Amino acid sequence: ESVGVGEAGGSPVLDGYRHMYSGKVRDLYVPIGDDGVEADDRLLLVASNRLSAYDWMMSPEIPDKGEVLTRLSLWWFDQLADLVPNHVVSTDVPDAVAGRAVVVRRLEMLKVEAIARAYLTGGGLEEYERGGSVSGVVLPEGLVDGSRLPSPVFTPTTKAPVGEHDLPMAPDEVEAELGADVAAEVSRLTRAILARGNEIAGERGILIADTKVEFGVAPDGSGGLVLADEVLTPDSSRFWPAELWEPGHPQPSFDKQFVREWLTSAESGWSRSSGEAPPELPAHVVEQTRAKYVEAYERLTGETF
Ligand SMILES: CCOC(=O)Cn1cc(-c2ncnc(N)c2C#N)cn1
Repeated sequence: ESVGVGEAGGSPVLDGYRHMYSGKVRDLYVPIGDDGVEADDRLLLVASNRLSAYDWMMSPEIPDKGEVLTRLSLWWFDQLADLVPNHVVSTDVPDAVAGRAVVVRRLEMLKVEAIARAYLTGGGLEEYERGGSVSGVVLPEGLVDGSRLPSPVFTPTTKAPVGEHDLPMAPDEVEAELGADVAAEVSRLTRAILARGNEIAGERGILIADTKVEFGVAPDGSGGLVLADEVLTPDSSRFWPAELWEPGHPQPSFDKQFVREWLTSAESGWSRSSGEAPPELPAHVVEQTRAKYVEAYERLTGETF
């Protein structure tokens, strides 16, 4: 199988697949049949070992990160199968991406980032501090960074073009984009997915503060919403260690705290405000970070990585 990796850490060249799209940490490919014809009903979703923090791509990569998060996402799709169908077709993937790639059903993706928040932080907290509500939902007074919300709140955003920031969508904008019924169903499902995620994760010492999921529909319009992309991973969600939860200040990240603390320490010689790319992560930070991804997987699934 002729396989090479493009520029170091880039997207691998996969024999029998055409590279279609690169996200920060994942890539999409189109399968090409033996007759040279591209499949129109399937895609290959590949998770890299790249880590993004502070809006920068870290170097070096985190060994096994792609495989750990792919297996975690597959496990969540299974846990959620009673709630919503998903796009997973098979894990019969090229050797070069074994364990970190999934063949998925090709869908028409909704143009809404379906985000739900169970705890208030980041952009949601900033919006709340400005006006006491988030995405049109009035919240109790006196909430602070890390406060648990009475129940998960749907806080959708646009899918901004590469390099631009996703923008909050008001309920009427979501309805204009999706129609009232689909908008209501996307909101219901996104909140139910996060609630289920926290029921399971909470028993294993992990709080999922918020999550982004993506839905699609079958191209022929048959059937309803299908859960796509990845689900309830530390890349699509904020994972917090439950035992350190303390509202009133930024919570430590379950998986990115070692990277953040090293990058903001004097030892790194980097300052976020410099606008310069951060330095290479030292080996101990890479290994500690890998261990946190493995720990999250093993705690949640009960399986050994
Ligand atoms: C680089 C990874 O891709 C994305 O980040 C977002 N994205 C998903 C699709 C998609 N398109 C059709 N069918 C699907 N099943 C999917 C999925 N998942 C396109 N971009």
